[in-house]
Amino acid sequence: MAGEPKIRLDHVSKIYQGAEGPAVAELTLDIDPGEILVLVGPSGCGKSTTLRLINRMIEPTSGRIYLDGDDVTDVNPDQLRRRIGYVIQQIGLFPHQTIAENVATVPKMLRWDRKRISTRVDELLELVGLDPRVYRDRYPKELSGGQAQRVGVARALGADPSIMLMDEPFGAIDPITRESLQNEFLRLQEELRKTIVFVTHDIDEAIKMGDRIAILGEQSVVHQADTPERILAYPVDDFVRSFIGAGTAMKGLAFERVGDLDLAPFDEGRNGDGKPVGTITADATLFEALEEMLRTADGKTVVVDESGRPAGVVELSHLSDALRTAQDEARRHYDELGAAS
Ligand SMILES: Nc1ncnc2c1ncn2[C@@H]1O[C@H](COP(=O)(O)OP(=O)(O)OP(=O)(O)O)[C@@H](O)[C@H]1O
Repeated sequence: MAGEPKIRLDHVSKIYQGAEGPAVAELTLDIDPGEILVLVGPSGCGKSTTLRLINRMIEPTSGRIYLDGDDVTDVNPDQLRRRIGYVIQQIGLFPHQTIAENVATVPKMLRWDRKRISTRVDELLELVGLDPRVYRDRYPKELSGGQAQRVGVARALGADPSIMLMDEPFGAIDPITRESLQNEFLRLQEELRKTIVFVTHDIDEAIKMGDRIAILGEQSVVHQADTPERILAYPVDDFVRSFIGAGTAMKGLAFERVGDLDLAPFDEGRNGDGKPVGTITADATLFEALEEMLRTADGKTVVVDESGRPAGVVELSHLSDALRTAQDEARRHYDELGAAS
């Protein structure tokens, strides 16, 4: 991608005291402004260490770290952390402080005046979907897990940092709340356009949240860093293939929209048995189209416009063609990369 990366890790290594080998070995990775880069990999591969190297909660043993092109490897870590929001799994809210006090942590450190802090706290609580009048004066123990996690996000956004580091932020939340927090967060990100480094060990979460995903092996070795579409279409090695697991073709269909297809003409909305076939709209994904075909046991589904009028038909062959096109594109991309290196 053109332009300067927001974050650059340049041959960064970390060897913990007394450890036999490095937890992170010679990691080089660029993170672009405004993207969500997900670090995903097996337990113990060095994801959290990598994240904490970025805001220097952990000091690198060697290598350089750049933010906006500036070498920050030796900058005072306190100053650095005010520019970088940090959200962790168990939130780490201060139990004896109210929600408002928790959210005000960084603005207080920056010595903002009282009025400005109070306005900012209300704004942040609104932003994460919590009514300040209800939640401001509560204590963390008076919140559900999902609400506490929202407060964690609000606190990390305190002084409007341009970078957010998120370490399994939705990891300890039940699956339903987790899904709605993921969706809310993606909506928020549309507005905020922060540069986000997001750690998870869950490949499905990575596919959903990431503009790009870096699949890490032992010692944070990058096996593949690319868009979810490309990783699904073209895993570069056996490690990536086994990590992303079964169902890659199906998962890949979630990235294509029915509206982008050259639809077959609509003749009649019935299958061979005379039963009506299912319908979807043009903004549906190919995954949803497939689901509809399976649900109604048809090899096709009718696309309808807003007034319910048929606009064309999606057939199974559209799905396999779309997958093949994605695979061809990814293969060409990696061939070109290989030729260039
Ligand atoms: N403070 C520490 N001191 C010594 N070794 C550590 C320390 N923190 C982590 N490690 C080791 O470094 C390696 C990487 O740990 P890290 O927590 O970064 O992995 P991870 O990929 O985030 O794991 P998980 O998904 O299980 O949280 C592990 O072998 C771990 O035991």
